[in-house]
Amino acid sequence: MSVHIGATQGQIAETILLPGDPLRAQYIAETFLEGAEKYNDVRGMYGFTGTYKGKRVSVQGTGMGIPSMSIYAHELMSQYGVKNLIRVGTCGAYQKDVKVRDIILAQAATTDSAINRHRFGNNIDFAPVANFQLLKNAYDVATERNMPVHVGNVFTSDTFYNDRGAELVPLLASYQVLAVEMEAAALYSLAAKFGVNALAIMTVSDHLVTGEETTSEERQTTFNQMIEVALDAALMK
Ligand SMILES: O=P(O)(O)O[C@H]1O[C@H](CO)[C@@H](O)[C@H]1O
Ligand SMILES: O=c1cc[nH]c(=O)[nH]1
Repeated sequence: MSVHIGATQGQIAETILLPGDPLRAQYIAETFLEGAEKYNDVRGMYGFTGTYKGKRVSVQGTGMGIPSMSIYAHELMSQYGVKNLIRVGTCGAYQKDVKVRDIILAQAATTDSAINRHRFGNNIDFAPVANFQLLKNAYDVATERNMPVHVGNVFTSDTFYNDRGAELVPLLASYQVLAVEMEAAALYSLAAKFGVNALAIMTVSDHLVTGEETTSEERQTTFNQMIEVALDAALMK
């Protein structure tokens, strides 16, 4: 057991999906995994292990934002030997050609978080990037199935409600940032630290330019394409 995860050694698979919402973890386990068993309910942050196409896979809720996600990712990497971590989340689109329900593969993650300044000091801007093989696999799976997919930079924000949004959204959009979410930069940085593989895949739940939205029920249950991409990409390795 680790501080925040109640699993024993061997209960968590080397490949794991990481949704922010623990109810999405339960939905993924019930919908996509065979023989899924719950290994964690500490703080209601559910984790399950089962099989997908005959291979062991886990799914763990991480909560929202860098501090919560980093606790789970750190413990999974440092204490449970997890090697392939795929965030399956939601994001808000910044570009007009990115539509609600499209899939975003985060090639890199810009952030306003100070986590890497705390690590490296103020003179180094560490560039958090996706694992190339996972990124390529996910892109290949999505395009072979004619899914609407975009690859590029995302903005990992420390705030959901940002007082400077009216200024920041057009600025970041003008630098080709595709969308905003709240965890990818930290997941990529931790994966680099521990020498493991990470990818963040997000479905667009709302649009910061057009104002289009999905409902919270849709956010929980209608992201099946993204989950299929994540599982098939992880197991191609
Ligand atoms: O849907 P999840 O994975 O939680 O991701 C996004 O949704 C939350 C904000 O509503 C943040 O965690 C953000 O990154
Ligand atoms: O972090 C997020 C996630 C979805 N939509 C947003 O606007 N921000």
